[in-house]
Amino acid sequence: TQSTRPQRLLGAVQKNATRGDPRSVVKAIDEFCRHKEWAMNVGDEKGCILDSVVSELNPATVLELGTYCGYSTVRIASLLPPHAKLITLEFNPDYAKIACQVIAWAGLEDKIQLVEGSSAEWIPKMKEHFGVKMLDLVFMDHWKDDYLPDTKLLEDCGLLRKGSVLLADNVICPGSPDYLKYVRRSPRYKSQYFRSHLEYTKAEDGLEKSVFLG
Ligand SMILES: COCc1ccccc1-c1cc(O)c2[nH]cnc(=O)c2c1
Ligand SMILES: [Mg+2]
Repeated sequence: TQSTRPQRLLGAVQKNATRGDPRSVVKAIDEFCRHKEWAMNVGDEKGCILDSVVSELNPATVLELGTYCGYSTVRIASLLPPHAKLITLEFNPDYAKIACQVIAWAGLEDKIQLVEGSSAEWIPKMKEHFGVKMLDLVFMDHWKDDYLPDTKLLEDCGLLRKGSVLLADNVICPGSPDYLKYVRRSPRYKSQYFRSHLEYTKAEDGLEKSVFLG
């Protein structure tokens, strides 16, 4: 039977990356996607912007919406302080199965909690089910139409505090215009656009960083 693209991406990690070395996992995926098959990881260019936001924030609790194959999950978790936690939600079971193995190859299982299900279902359960008090960083990289409703859900569930950061991928391509309008107009956010390119291409894309003001 035919393999899927995520399965081939995992194969590239297992072939070319060193077990327990997150940076080699990131590099193996970027090489695979640049030279073999494009895949919708945040990628190396936007990944550097992600790294700088994470490093500057030094977050204790991170929520990632949209795991896919675990590229950004590994990228973020490799930068977290010792007792910090990253919870990542993935709706697609096939993606979740691959991401779990990529995370294991990187040796980051202890920092990452991978949950299979929808953000709408799991955001309201963050506190009771994961013992999360507040989120320091939310990396939004799931489905563009869910960015705005999920942001409002995070607010309504009391998961954002003064200084919490929302970092959204693909605000230009595929684009999330309603989300951009909301965070840029709302007096409750200080928003900033980091111009970049769609992963592994020359097309414009970027990350929007929005600090919740409380
Ligand atoms: C399935 O579309 C793939 C695609 C095709 C053309 C342009 C952009 C994208 C794209 C790029 C991304 O970084 C993405 N990140 C998260 N969820 C996405 O659906 C997503 C889509
Ligand atoms: Mg993306």
